[in-house]
Order: sequence, then C-alpha cells, then structure tokens
Amino acid sequence: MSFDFNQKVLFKHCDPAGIVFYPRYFEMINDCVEAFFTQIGLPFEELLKTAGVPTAQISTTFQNPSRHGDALVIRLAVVRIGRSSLDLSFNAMCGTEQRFSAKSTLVYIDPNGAGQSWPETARNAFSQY
Ligand SMILES: CC(C)(COP(=O)(O)OP(=O)(O)OC[C@H]1O[C@@H](n2cnc3c(N)ncnc32)[C@H](O)[C@@H]1OP(=O)(O)O)[C@@H](O)C(=O)NCCC(=O)NCCSC(=O)c1ccc(O)cc1
Repeated sequence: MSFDFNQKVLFKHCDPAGIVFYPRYFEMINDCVEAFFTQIGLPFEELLKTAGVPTAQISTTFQNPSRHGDALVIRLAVVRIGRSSLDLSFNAMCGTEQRFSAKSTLVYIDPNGAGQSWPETARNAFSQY
C-alpha cells in the first residue's frame, strides 16, 4: 500500500520565474509525512509531545518544473523500518509527468535527542505501506 498526498501548487510556492522554488518542495514533503502519520493514527501534535522525528538525510531529484495551479500527487512509500529510523520514498506526479522524487530517513528520538525504538503500534502501521 502507498499513501497519496494531493498538493495544488500555490502562488506562495513559486519564484519570480513562475516555477516552484525547491525549498517549498521540502515543505510539501514534510506536509505529506505529517499527513501520513495522521493517517496511521500517530498525529504529530500528539507524537511530538514526548518525542521528535527529525529528518537525518534526504536526497531529491527534480525531473520537471511545476507551475502555479498544477495539481501534484505526492506518493509516499515505506522503504525500510529500522530500530529508530524509517526510510521513505516520495514520487511527485502532475498527471503523467514526474516532477520530483526523493528518499529520506526519519529518526524517532527521545527528549534528549537520542534515537529510540519505534513503538510496536508504529511498526505495525508502517509495515502496511
Ligand atoms: C538524527 C539524529 C538524532 C541521529 O543521531 P545519532 O547520534 O546518529 O543517532 P544513532 O547513531 O543512535 O542512530 C539512530 C538512527 O539514526 C540512523 N541515522 C543516523 N544518521 C543517519 C543518516 N545520516 N542517514 C540515515 N540514517 C541515519 C541510524 O542508522 C540509526 O538507525 P536505527 O539503526 O534504525 O536505529 C542526529 O543526527 C540529529 O539530531 N541530526 C539532526 C537532525 C536535523 O536537524 N534535521 C533537520 C531538521 S529537523 C526536521 O526536519 C523535522 C521535521 C519534522 C518534524 O516534526 C521535526 C523535525
């Protein structure tokens, strides 16, 4: 199973050339991750009261530019579940055209910033995707 996140390209995402400025894609990716965690019953507003989920690494390829009004679909898939880490992939399409792809690693940390094991409920949820 994969998770699809719909993102319309808004005025605020675009640079003077009329195309999406790449940091805005990183924000879209994070919004996609936050929506995914909500979908699996681990909303960030609850999770982040007692833990953190920073991104340890992210690599991205931008295949084609996006413009104001484009309807993007960002597909998230779970690639690997570690002890405290989670590898995700992202593929953003506008219709049949690919706009960007990314791979990231999130780490579940305790309040001291040390990696901690994902709860069993989270592992079970991740394993569905
Ligand atoms: C991620 C870290 C806590 C890892 O600390 P480490 O001391 O390396 O921890 P450990 O050695 O115990 O490793 C823990 C795990 O992380 C994995 N790890 C650590 N570094 C990496 C890198 N670079 N790549 C992949 N995996 C990594 C490691 O393999 C361990 O995985 P498991 O075997 O599955 O447990 C630390 O490097 C760190 O704090 N980095 C800075 C993170 C940061 O500032 N990111 C950018 C901004 S935060 C952010 O994007 C965000 C988004 C959304 C939010 O709600 C909150 C924050």
